[in-house]
Amino acid sequence: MNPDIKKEREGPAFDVEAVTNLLDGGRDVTERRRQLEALVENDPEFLSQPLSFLSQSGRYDHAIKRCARMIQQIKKLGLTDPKDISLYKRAVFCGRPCPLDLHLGMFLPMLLNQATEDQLEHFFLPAWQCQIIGTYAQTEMGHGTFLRGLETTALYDPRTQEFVLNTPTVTAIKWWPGGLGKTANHAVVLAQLYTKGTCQGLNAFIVQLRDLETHAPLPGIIVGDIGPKFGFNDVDNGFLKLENVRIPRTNMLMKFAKVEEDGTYIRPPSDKLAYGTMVFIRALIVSEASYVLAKACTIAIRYSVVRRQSQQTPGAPEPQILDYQTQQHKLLPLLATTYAFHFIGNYVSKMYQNISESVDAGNYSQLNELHATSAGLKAFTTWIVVAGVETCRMACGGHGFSCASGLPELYTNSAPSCTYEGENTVMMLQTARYLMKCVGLVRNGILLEGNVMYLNPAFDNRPRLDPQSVASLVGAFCDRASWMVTHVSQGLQSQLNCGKSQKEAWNNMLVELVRASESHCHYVVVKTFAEELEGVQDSGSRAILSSLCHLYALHGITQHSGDFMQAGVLNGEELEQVSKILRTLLSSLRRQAVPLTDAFDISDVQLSSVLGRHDGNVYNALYAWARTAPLNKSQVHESYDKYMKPLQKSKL
Ligand SMILES: CCCCCCC/C=C/C(=O)SCCNC(=O)CCNC(=O)[C@H](O)C(C)(C)COP(=O)(O)OP(=O)(O)OC[C@H]1O[C@@H](n2cnc3c(N)ncnc32)[C@H](O)[C@@H]1OP(=O)(O)O
Ligand SMILES: Cc1cc2nc3c(=O)[nH]c(=O)nc-3n(C[C@H](O)[C@H](O)[C@H](O)COP(=O)(O)OP(=O)(O)OC[C@H]3O[C@@H](n4cnc5c(N)ncnc54)[C@H](O)[C@@H]3O)c2cc1C
Repeated sequence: MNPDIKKEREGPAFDVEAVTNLLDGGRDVTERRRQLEALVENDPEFLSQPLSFLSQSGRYDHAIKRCARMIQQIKKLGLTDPKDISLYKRAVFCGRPCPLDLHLGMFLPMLLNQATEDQLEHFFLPAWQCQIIGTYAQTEMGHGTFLRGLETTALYDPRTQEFVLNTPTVTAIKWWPGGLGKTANHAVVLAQLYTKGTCQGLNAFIVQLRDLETHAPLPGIIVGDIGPKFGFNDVDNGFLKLENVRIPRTNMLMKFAKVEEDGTYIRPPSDKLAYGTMVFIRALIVSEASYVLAKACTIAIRYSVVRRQSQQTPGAPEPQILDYQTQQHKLLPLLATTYAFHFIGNYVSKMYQNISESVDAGNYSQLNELHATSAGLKAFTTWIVVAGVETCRMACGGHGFSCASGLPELYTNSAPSCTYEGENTVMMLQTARYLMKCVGLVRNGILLEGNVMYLNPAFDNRPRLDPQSVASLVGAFCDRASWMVTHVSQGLQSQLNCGKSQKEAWNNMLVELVRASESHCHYVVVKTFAEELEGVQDSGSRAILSSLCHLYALHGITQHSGDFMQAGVLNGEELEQVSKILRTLLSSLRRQAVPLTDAFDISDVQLSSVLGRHDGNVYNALYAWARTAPLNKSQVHESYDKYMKPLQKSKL
């Protein structure tokens, strides 16, 4: 083991295993996770060369091979608990996307959430057994955000009791669905339903795309891969053109909305129920966000204690780069953010579970709050995680730019999370819409509960900020959110008072509306982090997590100091005090950085990074990695004889 990283692990101020157990949700969960990871890491069928050495086709082939092996093993091991399956899948793909993500993550949940009993009977088992492999085909070339603008049509023909599906224009072509290009043989297609001459809006239809024996596209189905992307190239994101494709009436998912045999349309209790699976995935994205940032922080922090660079004192050894305050300022707040996002991920998962149970019981009253919260936190966490991965990459200097670091791959695979499942700006504006409605309720004398209580009148007037107190810092984030949400609603009102239409006023305030939503989400994250600490039994874990919560809050204030000063929450002198305490915390947490990343318990296989190796032996591993790179298969590349040699001989 590299002596520097060995020293970093001597005498942590807390019990690393206890924090690992806490992050996992208990010692038994840690044991189970490690057991499942070992099954993968000891399975020779899952051994592979570095993915960055493969072509797009090679990567897809590699991914499909792992999918097939994973499904076989899940059956053979008798894994039925969704948590086990999720942990096993994460171990197989090391957190990378895979061609079956949409089948497992959206197609199956659509069946479970939107299919009738008969439809479940017909489709679910074959889909669970992967005879049917599905995707979620909603986005079109011309529309991803504006769902009511989708152009694909499903015309009901009562004579044959079938729907006829078409993508009538080039912009109607389904574009992006994961697994659509080469993997899926079915899709849930979102289309505008027409029956009895009336458009009844978006509904979900199960469409078979390919022959179950030959996998060839069926008549009227033109399908393929959309080509290489910025990343995410293990997945065959595809396109789908539909030309008069006929499906039985019973292929429309009819748990909520219905089309009767004569074409009569029965409206659903809420037209947003059809959007339910997107909310599920947004909540899942929030719960996954922390894992991405945990990997990036582990790589960058481990590398930062083995990398020595420059000379502070002539003749003295070069310092570890984590000793530089700037390196600590880049990485330690991100480490604190990783822990903060772990807890907010748990929070959103619980919220989704509770409200879904209410919806199943026919109570739709909290759908809006779940949508607003999951949409806002999905945007808030993914924006910060993706930017954080890039900060970690840059903090590793030149080797951070090498695929050997694992950071470019982590960035390009996580970057689309800011776009898919609801483009982040649009999601923040959905949260803003909810917050503005809450302000309206308060104006009508209604008292609010939960995370928006700060909008109630005379929400307690707080003493001046005490930057040493986490509770006081949470209060500061609360006051910032209250001021920003109230301020933007006043801005909207003044636009209306000047005669602007609702649409114009709204558009003129979009930037402020997004900022207000971000401040609301930031408050919810800080508040949740602080509340979670109260439940931590182990005193050492509670102490270190409190320091991380303190750092997260202080850093948030310094990063958004303008908001806090505009809101009157703190003044220049108090801001200086906050920065001073932050710097002190950076220095004290520096010694705990490696143990705090070890607590994530991410194996070298999962991490897929030469720079983030647990043993810190980076340089020999980097040299060995480069020696096996494809371009080094021959000492003289074939292009030399083809092009350079003739050029050199040509005596120009
Ligand atoms: C770890 C997982 C790996 C995943 C791999 C990647 C998989 C990626 C898959 C995809 O990308 S699937 C496609 C995702 N696409 C989207 O998310 C589309 C985003 N757009 C929308 O959701 C909607 O268009 C919109 C922006 C919400 C607007 O919808 P609409 O125009 O119908 O509504 P409005 O007129 O704006 O009214 C809003 C109204 O409706 C309520 N509402 C909107 N959505 C929901 C919802 N999902 N659930 C509940 N309620 C919803 C909203 O609160 C407003 O209510 P009121 O204010 O009117 O009360
Ligand atoms: C890797 C990846 C995987 C995907 N997988 C799937 C999948 O499996 N199934 C599927 O159906 N789709 C999938 N998608 C598509 C994805 O859901 C859409 O790309 C996403 O919903 C954004 O829509 P868009 O691409 O039309 O962007 P647009 O909405 O065109 O966004 C472009 C810009 O316009 C702005 N904008 C748009 N509307 C508004 C507004 N009302 N107010 C303010 N600004 C606005 C946005 O903020 C953004 O800056 C995937 C996309 C990617 C990148």
